[in-house]
Amino acid sequence: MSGTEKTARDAHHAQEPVGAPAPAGEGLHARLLVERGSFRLDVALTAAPGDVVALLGPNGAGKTTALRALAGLVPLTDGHLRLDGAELHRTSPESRPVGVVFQDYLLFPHLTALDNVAFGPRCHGATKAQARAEAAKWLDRMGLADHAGSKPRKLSGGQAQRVALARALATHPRLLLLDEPLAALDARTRLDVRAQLRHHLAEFEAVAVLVTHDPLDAMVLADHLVVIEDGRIVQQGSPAHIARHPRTDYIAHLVGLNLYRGEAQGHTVRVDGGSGITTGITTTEDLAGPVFVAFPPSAVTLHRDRPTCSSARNLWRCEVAGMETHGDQIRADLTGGLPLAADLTTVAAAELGLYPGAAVWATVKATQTHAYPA
Ligand SMILES: Nc1ncnc2c1ncn2[C@@H]1O[C@H](COP(=O)(O)OP(=O)(O)OP(=O)(O)O)[C@@H](O)[C@H]1O
Repeated sequence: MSGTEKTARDAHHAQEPVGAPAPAGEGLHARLLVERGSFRLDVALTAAPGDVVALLGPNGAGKTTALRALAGLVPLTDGHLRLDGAELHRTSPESRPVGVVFQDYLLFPHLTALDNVAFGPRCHGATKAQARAEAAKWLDRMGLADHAGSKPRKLSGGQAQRVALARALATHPRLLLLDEPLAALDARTRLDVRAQLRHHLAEFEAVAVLVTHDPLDAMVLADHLVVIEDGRIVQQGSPAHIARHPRTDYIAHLVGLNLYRGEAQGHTVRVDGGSGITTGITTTEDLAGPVFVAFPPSAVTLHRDRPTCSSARNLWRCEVAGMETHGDQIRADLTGGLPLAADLTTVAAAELGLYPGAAVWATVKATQTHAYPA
């Protein structure tokens, strides 16, 4: 898929939060219903060829279960799984046109990189010579031709990840599944490998589904995010749309926003400020009915004394509940008039003499808030 097509689709997704409709018969059409003890997964996924879908969610949300159900490693309790018009859930896992890259790559330690990659085509019926020729081609594409004879223990984390990806792609899958593809890498390697993986996924012509905890991986690698909490989809759409319009606390926290749900009347949104006390947030949007209001912690200004000449329309009396370093900033968690997170520099925190329990006034300009229908 070309960059232009992806950009055009991003723009489309930004306006269309329920994205990724796949043309009938093509791509992935799945409704995954899986019961595992008391846990129940129920998610519907559709993706067109060329789409990269990221399943994002907290621990235990069901992401891996969904991926394993797509791979055929966990049976569906109910639902369906169609890929390019074929019913996959009636096909054994090994004969599905599905490639899987596991979190720890699962490379065979006694085989060379070439034979690890050749293993994929071999399992799909290629002769040894055909499989090795195919493997050599893929290693070359991954920039690993010089490492064809290396055993996995001689490979760096990033190289091992590419061998695992080459092994999955060498079978020409119509569905590529990646389970936390960057989780095993250190922060520095991760940056490079993320960029390479993005490149390979952009060239991949079938459907790719990846599971990640990391919002940055999801935002960089995927065209379409599916956020799963407690076995259900709570939100889906383009990364840009979700970052700007979070609909749950988990997503708001991921993208670093304060998020409130309330009732709009013109430029005022009435929200629960905690302990059942209602407070108003002034916004620039003129809305009516149930809405979300979001603003970043950097939009909050803190004062020890009630400000008398602030132009900010929003003012709350709060108390510092906790403080922690956040990058090169201090993030203060506040309770009181409105529970919120505020970012400030270390110098500002020292000048304000902040400490847990300190009373502060928090101001937020209406122009820094963003309200949207719930
Ligand atoms: N083999 C199993 N038998 C029964 N329940 C299971 C099994 N594996 C996972 N579960 C349960 O299924 C639920 C979803 O787990 P899953 O691993 O799919 O979540 P996840 O979103 O991938 O979490 P994580 O990010 O921690 O890997 C959890 O409640 C888990 O306890």
